[in-house]
Amino acid sequence: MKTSVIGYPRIGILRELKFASEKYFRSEIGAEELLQTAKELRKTHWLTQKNAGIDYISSNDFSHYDLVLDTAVMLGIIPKRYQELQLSELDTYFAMARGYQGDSGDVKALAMKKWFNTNYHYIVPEVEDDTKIRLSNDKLWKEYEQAGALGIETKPVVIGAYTMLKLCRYTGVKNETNFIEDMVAAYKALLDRCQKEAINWIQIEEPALVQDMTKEDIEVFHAVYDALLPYKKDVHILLQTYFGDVRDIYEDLLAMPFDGIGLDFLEGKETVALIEKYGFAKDKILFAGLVNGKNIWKNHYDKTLQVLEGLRQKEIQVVLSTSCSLLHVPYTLENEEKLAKEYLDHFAFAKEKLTELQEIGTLAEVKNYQDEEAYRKNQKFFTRKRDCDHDEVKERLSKVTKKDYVRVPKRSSRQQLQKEVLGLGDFPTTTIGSFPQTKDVKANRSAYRRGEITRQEYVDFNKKKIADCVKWQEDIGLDVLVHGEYERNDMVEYFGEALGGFLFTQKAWVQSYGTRCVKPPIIWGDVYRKSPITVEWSVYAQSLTKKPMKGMLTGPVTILNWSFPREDISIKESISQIALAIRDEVLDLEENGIRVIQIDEAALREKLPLRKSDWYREYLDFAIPAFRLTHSGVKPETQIHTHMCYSEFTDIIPAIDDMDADVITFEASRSDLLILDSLRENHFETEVGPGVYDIHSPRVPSVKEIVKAVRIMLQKIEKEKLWINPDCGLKTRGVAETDASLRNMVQAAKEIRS
Ligand SMILES: Nc1nc2c(c(=O)[nH]1)N[C@@H](CNc1ccc(C(=O)N[C@@H](CCC(=O)N[C@@H](CCC(=O)N[C@@H](CCC(=O)O)C(=O)O)C(=O)O)C(=O)O)cc1)CN2
Ligand code: MET
Ligand SMILES: [Zn+2]
Repeated sequence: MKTSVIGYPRIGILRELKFASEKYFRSEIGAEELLQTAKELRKTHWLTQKNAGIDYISSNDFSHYDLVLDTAVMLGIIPKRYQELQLSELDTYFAMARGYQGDSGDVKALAMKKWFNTNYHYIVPEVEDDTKIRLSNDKLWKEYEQAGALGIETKPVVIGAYTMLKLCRYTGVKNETNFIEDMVAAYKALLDRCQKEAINWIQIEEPALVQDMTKEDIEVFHAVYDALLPYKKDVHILLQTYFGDVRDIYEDLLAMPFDGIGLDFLEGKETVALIEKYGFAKDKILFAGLVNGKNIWKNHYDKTLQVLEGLRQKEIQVVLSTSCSLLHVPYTLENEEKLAKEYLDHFAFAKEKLTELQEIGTLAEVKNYQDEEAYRKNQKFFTRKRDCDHDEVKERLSKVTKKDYVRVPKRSSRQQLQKEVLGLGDFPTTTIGSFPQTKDVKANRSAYRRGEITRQEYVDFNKKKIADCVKWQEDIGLDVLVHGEYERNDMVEYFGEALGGFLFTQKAWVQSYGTRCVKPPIIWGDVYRKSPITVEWSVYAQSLTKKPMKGMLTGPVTILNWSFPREDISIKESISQIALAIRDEVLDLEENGIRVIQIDEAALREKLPLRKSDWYREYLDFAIPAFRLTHSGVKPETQIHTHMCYSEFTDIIPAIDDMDADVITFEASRSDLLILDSLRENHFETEVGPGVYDIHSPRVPSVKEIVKAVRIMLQKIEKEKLWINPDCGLKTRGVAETDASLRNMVQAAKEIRS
């Protein structure tokens, strides 16, 4: 059976692309050196796949920042303000991704959004009324040729017209339907060029098909492909979907002249049922996404082979594929020197998944595959007992009652009390938690990790940073202070390292956006708190000031969503276990004199199921109670904050209010004033701090700008309920811009008060 990979990671096993790009941004290397690094990475990635025996290897899955941005640039979707900078092609591209401030001008970056239900972010293309969509560069063919020169025939990948039309932001009066025609013409030109280059297969990715589709959406899809498909000649088109099933358009797809259709059998809950019900097309190849592109557990060959056997009985032509791009998993287990073999045996990262594809593909063609060595070896890992139980957690969870999910007294009676006890006036100012993770902070941690300094030295350094940070905030005049999170590598990995039941890795980086990566910890077993985690830091920070010091925790939903979850128990059960551990930490902070505690649920909105029908039953019905479980035990006067960096929750406002936090801070960038309207309409009770400036950019907001933003907020939010804060943590920012921005923010708050 042939095998296919949708896409491969690109940041580099040792994050070579990240470091080269950041050097380029600091002008420490030139474009040539950066491009050379990129070229070598592509070569390595293709050869790795080739050597693993993969048949359909992607090209053009490489990106210097993001594939949606690449596709936008390919289609000529470059807003005028970036063209006017008159920079090189590469620098125009980076200006769109990161903003530009320099000799040629001053422009903000394009918006960044979550890529479906992942922790990867894409750049939102902006289409202006006079944008001329047309094929505008040849990156796709250059990369195809580079692979060709290495003797590798690849399938170039490109994001499809339908998904692009859905993801673009339209800044004028026109909307997606006004651009269908130009879009089709551009993709025709693309097919034309593929034809000229005698490209055999092209992978057109349409993940937007796995979301709920309206009648109008279906019409847009048809308008695009009914025009495009008759135009194709020899080049084969693989219509690739992922992250769910295509229930709203499956029958249509079968009837359309695609040569291959890629379906996700893992997140696509209904994929198998759709095939059962409607069959598959005799003239098409099914690219069956059965090797998980998102999680890191070994594939259970037996299960996969049974699905393949079912497809074989239906006489469907099958290519075995990953369920989505491998971008979302780390490169390889080979560099994990600290995890015992007993653990590593259970995992497969990107490179190991290539072996899985190859082995399963081979087994699928053997009649008695149960007798094969590869099968038997794999079966062993799924029959032997993993050492992952912690019975006390299970027992404790079984004793949780309804009452444990309810905080008393009700919020409306807590809010006034808290104001008095904490001595807060109107428009309190605060920050989201982290302060700049400067070089010295990372170097200190790195030295400690390498054993070059003692634990005491590590702690002393961080305490000094905390003391400086407290002084800094008092000097700026903020009302509710934070300790700065200097002791944390990442808000999730840090808790993963501290909690029982988690494993963590050394080099298992996954790209989150641009050059930024995370190392998601792995949930191996039942989760429990071994001992207090943050108390020492928070208590120390509080001892330095009379102002309230916010304790800072990550919530259970976010810890789970930004980790690699177990597959042997439900998400609900894992989240509940984590909630109990965080609950203990909350109560310990309170017991030790911390009066304000923030429990971040940055990823709550991100993992909201892609289909509305699943929102409550499969997610909110347990995610929201899990959050309540973390804080229901505190005293009425203890103020609970939460934070979400992605505020597109207009549709689930009652659920957010139901978390029963006292205060929520969130991102409220330019276009999000819509959320303020919905807050009002839904009688949102939680106090709110919609971010008054964007922390993803080094730009310093002026006092005037912030005052203006707050005034707009005041039209929608009662003044007793409004907090003033940036829209997310400051860890990626520099010291100088942080200082200037926060001083302007505090000044703006003063002006608003008077
Ligand atoms: N998990 C998670 N997801 C999230 C966010 C988040 O904060 N966490 N925020 C949103 C945006 N996403 C983000 C993702 C990553 C970063 C980020 O800053 N990542 C850092 C890495 C952070 C980290 O883990 N740092 C480690 C390792 C640092 C490092 O590279 N050390 C060097 C040595 C450095 C030295 O000696 O000076 C090494 O190990 O080789 C640490 O501080 O300990 C980066 O890519 O640069 C920011 C935002 C949404 N998703
Ligand atoms: N407390 C965290 C911080 O300030 C919340 C970040 S949300 C990605 O960094
Ligand atoms: Zn945030």
